[in-house]
This record gives sequence, structure tokens and C-alpha cells, in this order.
Amino acid sequence: MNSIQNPLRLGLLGAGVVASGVVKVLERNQAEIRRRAGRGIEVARVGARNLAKARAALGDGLAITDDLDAVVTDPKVDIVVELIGGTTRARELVLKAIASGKHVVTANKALLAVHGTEIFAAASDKGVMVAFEAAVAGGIPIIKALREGLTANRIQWIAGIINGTTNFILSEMRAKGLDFGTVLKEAQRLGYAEADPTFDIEGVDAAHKATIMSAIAFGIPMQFDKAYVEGITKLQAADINYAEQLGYRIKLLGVTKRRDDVAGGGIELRVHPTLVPAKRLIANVEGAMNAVVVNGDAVGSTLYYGKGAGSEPTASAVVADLVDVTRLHTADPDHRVPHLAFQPDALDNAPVLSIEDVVTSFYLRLRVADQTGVLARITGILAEHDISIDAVLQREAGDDETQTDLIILTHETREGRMNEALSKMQALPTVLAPIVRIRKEELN
Ligand SMILES: NC(=O)c1ccc[n+]([C@@H]2O[C@H](COP(=O)([O-])OP(=O)(O)OC[C@H]3O[C@@H](n4cnc5c(N)ncnc54)[C@H](O)[C@@H]3O)[C@@H](O)[C@H]2O)c1
Ligand SMILES: N[C@@H](CCO)C(=O)O
Ligand code: NA
Repeated sequence: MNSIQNPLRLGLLGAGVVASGVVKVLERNQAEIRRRAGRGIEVARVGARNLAKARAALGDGLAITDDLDAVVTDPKVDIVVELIGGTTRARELVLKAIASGKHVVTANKALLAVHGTEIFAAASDKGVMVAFEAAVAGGIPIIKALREGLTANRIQWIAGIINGTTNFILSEMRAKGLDFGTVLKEAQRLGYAEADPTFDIEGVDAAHKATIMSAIAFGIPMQFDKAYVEGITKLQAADINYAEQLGYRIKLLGVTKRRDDVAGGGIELRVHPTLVPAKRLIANVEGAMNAVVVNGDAVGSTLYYGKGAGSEPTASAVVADLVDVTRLHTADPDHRVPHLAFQPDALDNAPVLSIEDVVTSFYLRLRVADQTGVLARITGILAEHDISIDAVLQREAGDDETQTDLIILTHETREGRMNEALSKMQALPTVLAPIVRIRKEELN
């Protein structure tokens, strides 16, 4: 073992939740890490906006500066660890680090989902690595699984709970009946939420992560702008309850799926609240935990579960990447794992399909006048559109005896077709409120 070599030196950008976890894990496990990496790994410099806060978060022993450009160009730095977040300054600094011949480790899913193509091309030109395990599902080694463990497979689909904040909110609301705002504040206090929590609750963070998984599962370029994104802010407690009565849980899922039935092939890439059968393991993932199911043609479905957010769980992924980079940095760049898991000249151009072309089954809730013939009219419209019904539930709608809630589960159909049927149903005078529609996945 070449443990007499000098340690690899990090330039750490940021001094927040994840950065402080990285410093702690590197310090606590340094002997174990050296045994694994064959070399020590040490923080040479830190770049942070607020020096006093950075010292308070990371301790006094580190060389901290507010000149982040000086860190990424410092000849004494071998690897830049980008933990500031955002897509503007982070992009500048990461590209500058690459141009200076540094390897980069980042937890920044927004940066990669939006600028990944540019960043990976720059890294390949320079022969440096950009590692990003922490960017998807925090401490769960899902990037490693997709890029390495599952390479024998033609991946068919991936479905994941990949945002801890929203899963925490849905769990606490369901189990404790707490309101949305209270639980969101708690998620922020615990360090799960993004700097801008609308990214969490509107599904954007999950879409960044689904975009990255889609690219490395199917060997396509990052296409965040094509993702369909719907968060949890419009979810109503009534639908969470009705879903339970029908044997389902509602989870915010990131889904990406290969569609061989479309001429020339296509990829679904979407984030939305989803009914999942309550008996599935993934339906029982609670709190800030994450879980990802990957279905491959050879292996079938595999499930990855663990902490997707928080200081040390995320640091676990960052430090694992550091060990990887330490082991591989002297390897011929052509023999490293390609950034998107497929060779750059073998990427596929299968398009990301529009939401109209996505195929799922649906949960519908209609507030209707309690009159004879209403159900027949509605099921008639579904039949006209060749949408078949799986289950129907009728429930009293509060105290008003003239109204009732009709809950319908459908079999799979194209979303465009469902939209046509929905607009016809919505136009009926006996349909008294906007129809609620939630997509449903069996995840077999
Ligand atoms: N917190 C988590 O659980 C978690 C999990 C996975 C990935 N991530 C990602 O890790 C990254 C860091 O997240 P975090 O939770 O540690 O954030 P944070 O807000 O706790 O820390 C960010 C740090 O970067 C500094 N910073 C931000 N913008 C800066 C700028 N323009 N110039 C200089 N310094 C700047 C801040 O002062 C702070 O020290 C983000 O990309 C985030 O999406 C976070
Ligand atoms: N805000 C993110 C952090 C981890 O990426 C979450 O809640 O999952
Ligand atoms: Na991960």
C-alpha cells in the first residue's frame, strides 16, 4: 500500500450543512479512509462567504478564505469539493476548477441537471473527474449502483422518493395531522430543505435528481428542461384519506421510464404526487428517508433505501467520491467510469416525451350533485375515450346532502386521452368543483 504518499488535498467550497459533515467524517474516519484509499485525504483550504460563520461551523484549525476563486486555482489543491449550491457561482467555480486541472466532487444536483452536459464535456477535455454521488438521494449509493453495479442491464424504469423534505411533510401530515407550514419549518430546521424550499415543495429538487438518474440509466444527455414537474402544494388531505381507503399511499415520486412502444423509442421523465399500493416497500418509506426502485431487464426490481438528506449522510456520499477519485486519479482517463455511465460517443438521442404522451393509471375525485344518472354519465365519458375503470368509491361530501364525492381509479391510459375525458367531465353541470387527478403507479 502506498500510504507513505502525501495526502490528497481538498479545496472545500462552502461551510454549511454538508461541508461541516464532510470535515467531521474525514476527521473521525481518517485512519479507515486511508486504509481504503491508500492515501490520506485532508482539507487544505476552505472558501466561504462568511468567515466567522465558517469558523463556527468547521472549527478554527482550517485555512479559510472568502476568495473562492483563489481556492479553485490554488496549485496546492488536488480536488475541489463544491458545496455552495446554486447554478451561477457554482458553475463558474466548477468550470474554473476543471480548467485548472482539478477533479471536482459536488453534491449540487441543480448544477448538474442544468449544466451537466457542459461540465462533463469540459472535464473530459481536461481528463479530470466530476463525481456526484451526493447529488442524488444523499447517502444512498444510487449513482454507484446505476453507473457500475447494474451495467449488465437494460434499465426499464426508475421510481424514487428522492426528496426528503416533501416525504417528511407528507409523513408528518398523514401520521400527526400537522399542517404543511409547521412541518416545512421543521424540515428547514433539520437541514433537509434547499436554500429555497420552493425547490423542494414544488418538485424541482426531485426533478433535478430524476434528470440525473435518467441520463445515467439510459445514456441520454441531461434534459431537465423537458421534465414534467408537479409538487405537493396542491395536495388535499381528503385525497390522502381516500387513497388510504383504496389501499394506496400518496408519495412524491421521481419517475423515469424507457418507452419502447413509441416509434423510435422515448423516455418519460416526471415528478408528481403518485398513488402507490400501500403494500409496496416504497409506500412505507417515511420521514426524510429516501428510496429508489430500479428495474432492469436482467435483475428485475432492486430497492435502495436510506438517508437522502442531512449533514453526515450526505457527507458519506461526498467522502466516498473522494475515495474513488483518490483511487482513480492516476488511471488513464479512458479507463475510468464515464460521467454518464455510457461512453460519450455512445449517448442516445431518444427524446424525453411530453406529459401528454406519458402512460399511467389515474385516481380521479369528482365533487358531483347527488342525483341519479351522474355516475353513468361520467363512466360513459371514460368509456367513450376507451379508458377502463378499476374501482369506484362514493362518499358523502361533508355535511351537504345534495353533493357527493366520486372517486374513480382507472387502468392505464395516455395522459392526452385522459385530458380530453377530463375536460368533458368538467363541463357537466353536475360536476360541481375542479376534478382532482393524481397519477397512479403499481411499481410491479
Ligand atoms: N443539506 C442536505 O441534506 C443536502 C443533501 C444533498 C445535497 N445537498 C446539496 O449540497 C449543497 C450544499 O447544501 P447545504 O445544505 O450544505 O447548504 P448550506 O446553505 O447549509 O451551505 C452552503 C454554504 O455555501 C456558502 N455559499 C453559498 N453561496 C455562496 C457563494 N455565492 N459564495 C460563497 N459561499 C457561498 C454558504 O455561505 C454556506 O456556507 C447544495 O448543492 C445542496 O443542494 C444538500
Ligand atoms: N432538499 C433535499 C436535500 C437532499 O438533496 C431534500 O429534501 O431531499
Ligand atoms: Na447518493
